[in-house]
Amino acid sequence: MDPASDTWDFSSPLISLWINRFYIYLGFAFGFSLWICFQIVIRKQNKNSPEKTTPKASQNLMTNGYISRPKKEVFVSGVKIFYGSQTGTAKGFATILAEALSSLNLPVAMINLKDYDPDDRLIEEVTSKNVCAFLVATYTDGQPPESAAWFCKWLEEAANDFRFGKTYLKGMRYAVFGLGNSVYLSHFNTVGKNVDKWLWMLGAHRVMTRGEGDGNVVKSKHGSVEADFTAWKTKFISRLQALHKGERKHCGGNCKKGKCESNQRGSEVAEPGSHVQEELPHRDAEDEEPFGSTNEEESDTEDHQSSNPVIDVEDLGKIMDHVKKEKQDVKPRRI
Ligand SMILES: Cc1cc2nc3c(=O)[nH]c(=O)nc-3n(C[C@H](O)[C@H](O)[C@H](O)COP(=O)(O)O)c2cc1C
Repeated sequence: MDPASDTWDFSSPLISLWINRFYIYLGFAFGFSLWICFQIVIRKQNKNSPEKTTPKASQNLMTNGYISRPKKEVFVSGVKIFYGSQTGTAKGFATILAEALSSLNLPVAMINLKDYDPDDRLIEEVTSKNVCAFLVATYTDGQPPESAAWFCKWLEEAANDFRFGKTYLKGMRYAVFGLGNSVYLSHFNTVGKNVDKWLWMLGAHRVMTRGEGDGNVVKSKHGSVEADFTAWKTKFISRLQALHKGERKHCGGNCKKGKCESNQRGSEVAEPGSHVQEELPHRDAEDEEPFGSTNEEESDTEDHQSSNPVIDVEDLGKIMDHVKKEKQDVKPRRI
């Protein structure tokens, strides 16, 4: 055997590669253009795919090729019934209300204010989508029952503390029923009034006017504190049902200062031509008046800021403009 034939000669394939280099370049160029064409086709296909052409709203309806129902929006996630009671009447009313609400298929919690620390917990209600009902009695000199003393003290301090501000409880929804007796004249239902006022001052949204239970059968609007409560409860339940359905409330076109937003928002729910007010984010008629005390009548629409002693700088500017304009109108004109 020739030993020379056993050894590899690397030079000959390299030389042949060099000679055929143009064919190699051509092969690469062909492969590259094939790859580009392939990419273009893929991109075109993606553009035409149903995912891109289907509107987002319809896409949300489709899951794995099946049409699914749109996610149901939750307007009310539950009801919390807070009570402040000494001799048990408010607690009894809380139980009655909880039982009456069982038909609404909503989680209902009864909370003794004695066991509740507003410092830790009240802020939860800003985002909870709960509706909070407060049933609170008034005692000697307009004081709360012992069980609600800390809650009321905290709430009063927070409402008057600028660090909390007037939006601290923005998003929380509430209604108050106060228990009292009108024989106590100036202290009649003070605690109910105050709780309602302080929550309002902290920016919480009053879903209905405060109820006043009067143990004085001569003066009680419905004849007794029980009857007052029954009337309030009926109204509260129907209000809750409406909120639960996400219904908007008719403002009757009485919105002051042209602030009615019913024409501007939410046409998807509002019936055509109806004059309605958005329920959740802004303050409605019941919400407007800070110290309103009515049993049945709806309080008139009054702007939150107008009844608030603190005026925004922006509003101050508007007021000044208005005053200037009025002064100019009053000035005697030279003839
Ligand atoms: C000693 C005493 C003092 C009261 N002081 C007031 C008062 O100042 N203002 C008021 O509106 N009601 C007052 N009431 C009436 C209670 O608020 C009323 O009876 C209420 O229904 C009691 O609720 P409760 O059983 O849940 O504690 C007083 C009642 C008692 C027994």
